[in-house]
Amino acid sequence: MEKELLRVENLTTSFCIDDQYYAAVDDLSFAVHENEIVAIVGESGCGKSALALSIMQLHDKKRTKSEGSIIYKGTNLLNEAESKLNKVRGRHISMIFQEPLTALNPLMTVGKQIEESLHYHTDLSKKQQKAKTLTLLEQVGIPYPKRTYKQYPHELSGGMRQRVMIAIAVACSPSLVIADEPTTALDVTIQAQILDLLKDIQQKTKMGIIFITHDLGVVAEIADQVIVMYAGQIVEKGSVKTILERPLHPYTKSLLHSIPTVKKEKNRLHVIQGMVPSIAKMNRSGCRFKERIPWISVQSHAQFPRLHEVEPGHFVRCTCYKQFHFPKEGGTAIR
Ligand SMILES: Nc1ncnc2c1ncn2[C@@H]1O[C@H](COP(=O)(O)OP(=O)(O)OP(=O)(O)O)[C@@H](O)[C@H]1O
Repeated sequence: MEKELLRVENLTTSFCIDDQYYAAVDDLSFAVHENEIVAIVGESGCGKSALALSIMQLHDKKRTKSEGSIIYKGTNLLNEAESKLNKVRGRHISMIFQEPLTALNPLMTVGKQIEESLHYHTDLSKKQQKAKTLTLLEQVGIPYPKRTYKQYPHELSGGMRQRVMIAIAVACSPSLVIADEPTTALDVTIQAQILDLLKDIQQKTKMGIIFITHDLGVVAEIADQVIVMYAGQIVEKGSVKTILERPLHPYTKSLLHSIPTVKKEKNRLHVIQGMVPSIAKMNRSGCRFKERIPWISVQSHAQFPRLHEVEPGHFVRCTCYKQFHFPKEGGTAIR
């Protein structure tokens, strides 16, 4: 087993809405090891980004509360002062955002933005920073590093901008990278190139990656471990093979059922009814997914489902997974 990099224990992050706190991340526990890619999967609003920003401690502290622990190298990041966190962010744990155009500074050249991180976190001289920046640009597949060094983000294509974001994220050789939907805004061929690039860097550096996505195709491509989130909770977790080949939670099964395949397109696709509930309106008693599988009897959802291990390394939060079935075609869940 590789060395553990990060351990999240009973993490709950709540946001203040109209003077009341509501949990968007609800009692989450998991670990990331060296050389491991952990995918966090779920629909929009499940709490994936809230989790990522909690690990980075980037939430507005006046309106956000995080409880539990986020253990990195033996210390709980939740107890660390901002000055210490600034030394961890970018140097030890870094982040790649979905939209590089909003994450990058539009007024600063690409080269200066990479050098800024090297300047803050390393003792390299100006000359060394420039040399390292050009090497990084080359490593992330920028065809003309010297030219791109002097360009502004808006002068680059979406794929090139994402490569620059990756160069910034890996500039100081972090041990952990959190990638929040890094390929969602890109077209499929560029998506595949960016995934290859991330995997390539990860294999060379042995860094751990938390990869946030709603796309199970991407999960199959990149992940070692998969965490499926629904309404702030982990509903299933296990190895990528287990989750894709032997999913048990009705939500995981529904996500997999809604992926188009040539065979399925002849029939109609499964549509998961309704939406992820908002944190302020969520019914937190019992199973949170019950409203979206109305054909399953209410008695099956009566107990509060706890995340339990059903086989080594495979955890499920459901009391009715053994009886779960999809309605026949034309039933309530098929549109
Ligand atoms: N700063 C905030 N204040 C109040 N509520 C928030 C805040 N940030 C997120 N939320 C709420 O927390 C829940 C989880 O949001 P989050 O952005 O983490 O979901 P997500 O799974 O990352 O979705 P997406 O894929 O669309 O980014 C949502 O109900 C969202 O409205």
